[in-house]
Amino acid sequence: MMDGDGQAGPVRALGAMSGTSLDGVDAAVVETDGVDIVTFGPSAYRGYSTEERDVLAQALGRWPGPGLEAAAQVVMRAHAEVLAGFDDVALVGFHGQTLAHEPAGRGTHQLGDGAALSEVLGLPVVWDFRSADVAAGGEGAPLAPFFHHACARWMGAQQPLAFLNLGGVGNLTWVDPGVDAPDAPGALMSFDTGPANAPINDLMQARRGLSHDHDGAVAAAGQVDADVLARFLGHRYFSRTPPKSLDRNDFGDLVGQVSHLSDADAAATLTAMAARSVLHGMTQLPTPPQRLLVTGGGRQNPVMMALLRAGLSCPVEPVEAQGLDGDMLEAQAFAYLAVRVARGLPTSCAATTGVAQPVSGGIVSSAPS
Ligand SMILES: Nc1ncnc2c1ncn2[C@@H]1O[C@H](COP(=O)(O)OP(=O)(O)OP(=O)(O)O)[C@@H](O)[C@H]1O
Ligand SMILES: CC(=O)N[C@H]1[C@@H]2OC[C@@H](O2)[C@@H](O)[C@@H]1O[C@H](C)C(=O)O
Repeated sequence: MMDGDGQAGPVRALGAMSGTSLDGVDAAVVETDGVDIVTFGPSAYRGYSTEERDVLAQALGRWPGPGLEAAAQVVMRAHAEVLAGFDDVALVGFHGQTLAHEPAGRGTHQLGDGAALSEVLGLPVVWDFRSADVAAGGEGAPLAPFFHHACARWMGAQQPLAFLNLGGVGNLTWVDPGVDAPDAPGALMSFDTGPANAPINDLMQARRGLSHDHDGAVAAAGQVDADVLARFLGHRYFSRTPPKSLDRNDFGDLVGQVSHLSDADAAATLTAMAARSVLHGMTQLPTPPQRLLVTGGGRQNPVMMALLRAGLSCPVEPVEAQGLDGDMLEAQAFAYLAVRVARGLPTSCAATTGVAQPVSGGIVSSAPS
């Protein structure tokens, strides 16, 4: 198809993300030509039930199978349900659920079958966004940075700024909006900072049967264990030069490392780990950004946000301060990236994933007409 979607101008693309925190599927529309954002469209969320989350949690790390059928059904059902509620879209960007991410080893795998989803929805679906980058020697993550570049330009930003995603894992993107193309030298730098919400969620699940530490209330009542934190900050990941990426559980059993602490002290310590990982990451950026824009669920955690603000001299704001939607930015990213893939435009480069040459990563599956 011409430009992958039959059109040369802007199209309405629908992106869907099932993130590492295993809370649910975010879906959102972006109108774009794959370069500029024209406008943001409607969005929806489909949470996983406790039973579904358990099925997914048991599948984490187990790729390649066997025994992934139940988890695949959860992913496909949730996506089919939420994506069926959108009209008037030209194509879908389907991230899937990361089960394993080991770029230097067994590769990267996002559970979900884009060809089957294309048949269900009757729309072209772009999927498997990360494998081509890994096959070409890149980290395969993060991939949102090319979208962050477009967001910075959509905002009209003039100075270098940074986006921080606080999902299950944290990732940081430094953007110079004055550089026209995302794959041009000096436009971007990105990498995963460290664990963010995933260990906190795991702790809350194990200790209290809760999905997360709502508003950081448990952490707020605790004290950080300085020894545990210092040991964490000695992890070799922090001395690696970016680009670099993480799987959800690459830091091992962090909940086990706080097993001797009270619920409050354990939550405070895991929250400090997330924040200190980011503060370390900020020292690895090319220049100090003018502001740090925070997206993902962690921006709703006042304890984490206070730790970031206390450690940085630039303003730290939720992306909403600049007119963006921090619950949907990743889903929007995969809508935007889907259009880029369909049009043969790169989605990663040396500065974002370490891949030698820019890569346009993703499979395009077209529904039978
Ligand atoms: N009010 C809140 N207080 C504390 N934490 C919150 C709050 N709201 C959301 N979170 C945290 O944010 C998480 C969801 O974040 P998000 O949806 O950005 O993650 P994700 O997309 O699954 O992850 P990733 O970006 O790693 O793929 C929740 O699981 C929870 O830990
Ligand atoms: C392998 C994988 O799924 N990585 C996710 C995860 O969640 C946050 C961080 O780790 C980031 O590297 C990435 O997601 C975002 C959307 C990205 O690719 O930019």
